[in-house]
Formats: sequence, structure tokens, C-alpha cells
Amino acid sequence: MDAIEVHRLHKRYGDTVAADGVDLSVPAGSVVGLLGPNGAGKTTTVECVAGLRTPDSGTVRVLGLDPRRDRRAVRAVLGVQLQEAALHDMLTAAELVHLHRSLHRTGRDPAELLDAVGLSAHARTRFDRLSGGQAQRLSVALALVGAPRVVVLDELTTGLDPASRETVLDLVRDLAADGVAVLLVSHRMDEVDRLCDRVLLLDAGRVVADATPAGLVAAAGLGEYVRFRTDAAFDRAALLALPGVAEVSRAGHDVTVTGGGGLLGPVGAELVRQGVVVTGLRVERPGLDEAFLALTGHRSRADRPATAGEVAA
Ligand SMILES: Nc1ncnc2c1ncn2[C@@H]1O[C@H](COP(=O)(O)OP(=O)(O)OP(=O)(O)O)[C@@H](O)[C@H]1O
Repeated sequence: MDAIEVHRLHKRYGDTVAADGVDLSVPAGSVVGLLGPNGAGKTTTVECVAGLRTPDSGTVRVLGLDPRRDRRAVRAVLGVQLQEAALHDMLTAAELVHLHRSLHRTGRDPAELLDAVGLSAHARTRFDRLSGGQAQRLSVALALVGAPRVVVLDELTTGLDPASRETVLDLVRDLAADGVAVLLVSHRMDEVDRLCDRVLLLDAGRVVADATPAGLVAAAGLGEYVRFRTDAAFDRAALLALPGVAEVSRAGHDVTVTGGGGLLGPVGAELVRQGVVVTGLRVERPGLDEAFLALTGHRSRADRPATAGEVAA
């Protein structure tokens, strides 16, 4: 049994289908990212996991428990940080962490946790006087103060400066290393790439990909580019004839060979064989950003999104 298991989750608001048969699972000790364009159903999905919304149909389990039926038991094992936390304005950061700690039988040391999110210096600052980024880090601390075994984080680094972001990302890495299951909603591809063991891509309420970050890029079928510079003439047809090469284009001294399947070795060898002197020979692979666009933005490639099975990796 995985720590989070969602099976065929359906949720609609009036005519809007927010979740249309979402399947997802998060094993203990792993970070799973939920990606997707605005309105794809990410928040709806995590709110159902957190027990804040009731699914129309489908099942949601957190450590085998139903977040709606077994509310109290789930609260003891699940930490949730959602996009907009409504907190008591008059309390200080430290008071809020202590208050949330008191709701749990066991948990983390409030002072250590404030330190871990970089808020020690603001422990005595009232919530309504914290900056946006500080309030965001406090909401992460509140989600973790009960030492949960399962954590749901919705856009946890939004509004954070680069140093604070690194602090929070380290914290998430430590959670997974300690065996915590983390479900993370994010719009930042670099963050997902660095943190997540798997990525689920949602589009219009459906899972269109469920893969490792590298698998998602591969699933997008975007291939790779070999680029180099030369002022010499070369045999373009011989390059085109190499296995995997789809296109060879030249703009002045800059040459791009497009294709797939490990182009660098064969292209390099062919240029040596031709005695062509080049500089800056390198391979470039599309990243998650490009994969995201290809898998959700170019529906014209097919009339419907690919199914998870088609792009699982
Ligand atoms: N309470 C609600 N009432 C009506 N429609 C809603 C409600 N909450 C969400 N929706 C709609 O459901 C769809 C999914 O919304 P959701 O917030 O789950 O998407 P999201 O992927 O989290 O988006 P974003 O990236 O913008 O946060 C959207 O079309 C949204 O307008």
C-alpha cells in the first residue's frame, strides 16, 4: 500500500469537470509532483487528498485511511500546506507554531522548525506583519510541526526569494529522506526536476503523463540537438544519412543537427572522418518546460490528450 492512493477521482463544480478520473499514488519516502496548466485540477485533487473536498466518486486513501470518514486519524498523519492559509493575524510566528504543535500528540520542536524554515529572526513577529515569503515559509512550518508521515504542499515556493527557496527545498528533501511521502503541486519545472521522483501531468482534470522527470521529457518525443560552429564546408548528406538524424540546418557558422537516439557520438565521428574542424560541439536536450508545453499545449497533435498509459515511463 502506498502512503497516498487516489483511484478514479471525479470532482465537478457545476458544469466544470475539475478531476476526471485521476489516479495517483505516492509511496513513502518519495516526492511526487503534480504539474499542469492553470485550472487543470491540481488543487482540487490535493484538496480531496487533504479531506477538504468530497469527491463525487472514486477513492482517496492516506495511509489506508479515508480523509473524509477518518478525519481525526488522518489529521494525525497528514500535513497540509495550501495556497492561501487563513491564520490568526494577531499571533506571532512562534505562537502559531506552538499552537499548531499543541494540536498534535507528537511533533517537531517549534524553535528548530522555525530555524529550519529560516524564520528564527521573525519568531516574535505578528502574522499580519510577516512578508508574503515569510508567511509562506510559516505555512510550511505549520504543515510540518506535527511530524506528519504524509505531506501535501501546494505551490510551496511561490513568492520565495532564491535563498528561501533553497531552504524550503532542502527541507522537502530531508522529509523524503526520512521516509515521508510528499505530494507537491508546482508550476516551477526546475523545482520539479530537482525534487521529484515522479511527475504527474494533469490537463483538464485528466492525468496525461505519469513518469519520472526524465521520462516525461522522453515521452514528449522532442528529440535532441547537436550544435557546433565551423567555417568549413562539410558533407551535409553524409550527416543526414547517420542513424537518428532528422535534419541538418546551418545559419552562418552555426550548425544544428536535430534527431534522437544519441546523436553526439556518430555526428562527432562523422565530422572527424570528414576532417572538418569544429568548435563548441555540444548536445542539447529539451527540458521539462518544453515537455510540459508539448504534452499539454499542442493538442492539435491529437484530438485528445495522450493517456497516462501511452506516456508512462
Ligand atoms: N469552488 C469552485 N467552484 C467552481 N469551480 C471551481 C471551484 N474550484 C475550482 N473550480 C474550477 O475547477 C477547475 C480546476 O481548478 P483547480 O483549482 O483544481 O485547478 P489548478 O490546476 O489547481 O489551477 P491553478 O494552477 O490555477 O491553481 C477550474 O476550471 C476552476 O475554475
